[in-house]
Amino acid sequence: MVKNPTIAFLGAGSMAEAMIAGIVATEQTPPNHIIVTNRSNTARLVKLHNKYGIQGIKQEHLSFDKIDVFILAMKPKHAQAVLQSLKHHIRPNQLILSVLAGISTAYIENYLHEGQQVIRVMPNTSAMIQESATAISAGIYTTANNVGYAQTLLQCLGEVYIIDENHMDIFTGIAGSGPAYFYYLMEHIEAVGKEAGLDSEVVRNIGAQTILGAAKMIMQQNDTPAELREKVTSPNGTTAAGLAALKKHGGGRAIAQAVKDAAKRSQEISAQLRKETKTV
Ligand SMILES: NC(=O)C1=CN([C@@H]2O[C@H](COP(=O)(O)OP(=O)(O)OC[C@H]3O[C@@H](n4cnc5c(N)ncnc54)[C@H](O)[C@@H]3O)[C@@H](O)[C@H]2O)C=CC1
Ligand SMILES: O=C(O)[C@@H]1CCC=N1
Repeated sequence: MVKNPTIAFLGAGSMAEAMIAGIVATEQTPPNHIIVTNRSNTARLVKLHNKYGIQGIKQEHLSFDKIDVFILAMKPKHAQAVLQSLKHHIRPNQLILSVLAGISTAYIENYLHEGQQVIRVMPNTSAMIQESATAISAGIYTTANNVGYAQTLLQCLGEVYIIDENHMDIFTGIAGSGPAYFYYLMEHIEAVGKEAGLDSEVVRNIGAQTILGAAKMIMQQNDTPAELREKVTSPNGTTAAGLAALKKHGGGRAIAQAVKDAAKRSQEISAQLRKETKTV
């Protein structure tokens, strides 16, 4: 990878913004080396330019040959059209990072030039505050040097895990979609706290601090989640009553099913796109 590469995001939605925010905050890449583009929403590009100092450029004005790294950040359903058009503008040694859920490196390679360097990436929106859990899997043509570059770039968004691409769907179910499960949990905690008379902002902070503390305990102590849970749970105490309710109402099963169904959806997106490709 060249020194100070130029990075172009194709897609300017929530995930692109979270990654831009993380990269800019850590000064990993100068803002004038970051370009964001979308199909038509110029107001969004202006907003991102004003907020982060990066360049917002309409796709038709993008100088593709000056880009070192493309980050695909549109919805998976737009992948095929984007890849078909991208092929006319790029060279195999330009690195493609794709954050598209359910889209394999093989699918992307198939649309681009032989030898195209591709890395599949699964971040989450906590990239915005450098707390993402991000997985990467390299395609067959990608050099170790470029994997190293991607790892360094993405480390400014949080923790990076190099995983086998076969595990991308389950990783997506756990970490890509994961923040939403915790937000959902907190919405419910907040509602109950409010119902009991607590100020909603106060109860929101209490819930967040409780989750943050529990997460840090897991990261910083050697105990397993089950051991930590046992340490909170006094015989016949309040936690035992709370956990009994979770058991009775299928709390554990619900979480496990959420992860499985999100992973399954990632597989379905893959299968659907493969099918569409065969029928084209
Ligand atoms: N939101 C999340 O938490 C995560 C999202 N992802 C992946 O990131 C991708 C984007 O997701 P979001 O940002 O949530 O979606 P979004 O809907 O917020 O943003 C999609 C962006 O793509 C743009 N776009 C549409 N067609 C385009 C085209 N032909 N060329 C260039 N840009 C085009 C849209 O204008 C929009 O700016 C998806 O593929 C998703 O699977 C991955 C991990 C987490
Ligand atoms: O919901 C989605 O499909 C994307 C991928 C992971 C998180 N959000």
